Amino acid sequence: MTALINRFQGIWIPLVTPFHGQDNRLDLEAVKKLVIHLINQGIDGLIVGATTGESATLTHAEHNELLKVVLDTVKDQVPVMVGISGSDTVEVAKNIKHYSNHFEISGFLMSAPAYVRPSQQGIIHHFEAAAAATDLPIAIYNIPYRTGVNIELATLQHLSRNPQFVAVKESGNGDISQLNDQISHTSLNILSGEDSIIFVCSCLGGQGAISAAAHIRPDLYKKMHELIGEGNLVKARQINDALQPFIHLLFSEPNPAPVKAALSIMGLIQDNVRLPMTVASPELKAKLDVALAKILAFNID
Ligand SMILES: O=C(O)C1=N[C@H](C(=O)O)C[C@H](O)C1
Repeated sequence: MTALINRFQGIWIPLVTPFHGQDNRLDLEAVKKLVIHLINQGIDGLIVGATTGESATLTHAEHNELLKVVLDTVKDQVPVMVGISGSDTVEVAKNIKHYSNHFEISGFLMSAPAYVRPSQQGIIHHFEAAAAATDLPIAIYNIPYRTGVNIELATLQHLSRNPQFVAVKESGNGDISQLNDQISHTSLNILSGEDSIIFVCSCLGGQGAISAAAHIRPDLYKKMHELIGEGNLVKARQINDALQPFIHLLFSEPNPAPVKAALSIMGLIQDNVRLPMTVASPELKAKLDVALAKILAFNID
């Protein structure tokens, strides 16, 4: 477990799922191309089937197929975790067991049950049932604006007594004081899941980010995080200042449509999403086109 805690830091990418054709089939060639591109850019890890991967519209068979292709392409160069969401504890534990038994993965990124709004005690039982179904590490994903429930500090402290829980991906509505408490008062690695405050999270002592925006120039996010660790805030802020307008555009329409549009401008994937997601608007694509050229050309030495 210690090995993954050490590895579960830096800049991780919740991989978009490329689709193609009129019927939005999985585009496995684009998956390979994108994964190789991201590894060459120095990413620290990948999540398959997170929110950004449109896991809500992937079938179980597709999720398996996608994971297999990603693992075959990655060839152990970076750790790969599986995104797990779901509101039925028994079903979630079953899925965790399945992926643990059938794939050489490094662990799971698991969110609280969505829509049902359980108590904190219910959240604890949910995560404990998942942990009991595997020997692999689990990173806890707190994203109240999607799930409808916040995972409170005391709940994280309780879960952290089990060494299988190694990290938190915190997207708590940009609540800096909650983020600070998690960093200061838990033993878990805390990674930002809120792209606009990655700089802040690293400054507070967080261990990095799981970021959709970092599909584009992950090297800059990595450099920014490293510079903060070295205490070079002036240079880190120059990168943050360059990234902020682009991050703002990427979240001006529902994720992952904008980042998919940007990746398609780069020629890495087709600009396809599955309903109910819709592709980025023409107005946004025009803005992305300009901003992308700028961010691709940005250099810091
Ligand atoms: O899928 C993820 O992981 C992320 N999801 C967030 C979202 O729900 O939109 C954004 C974050 O960058 C990563």
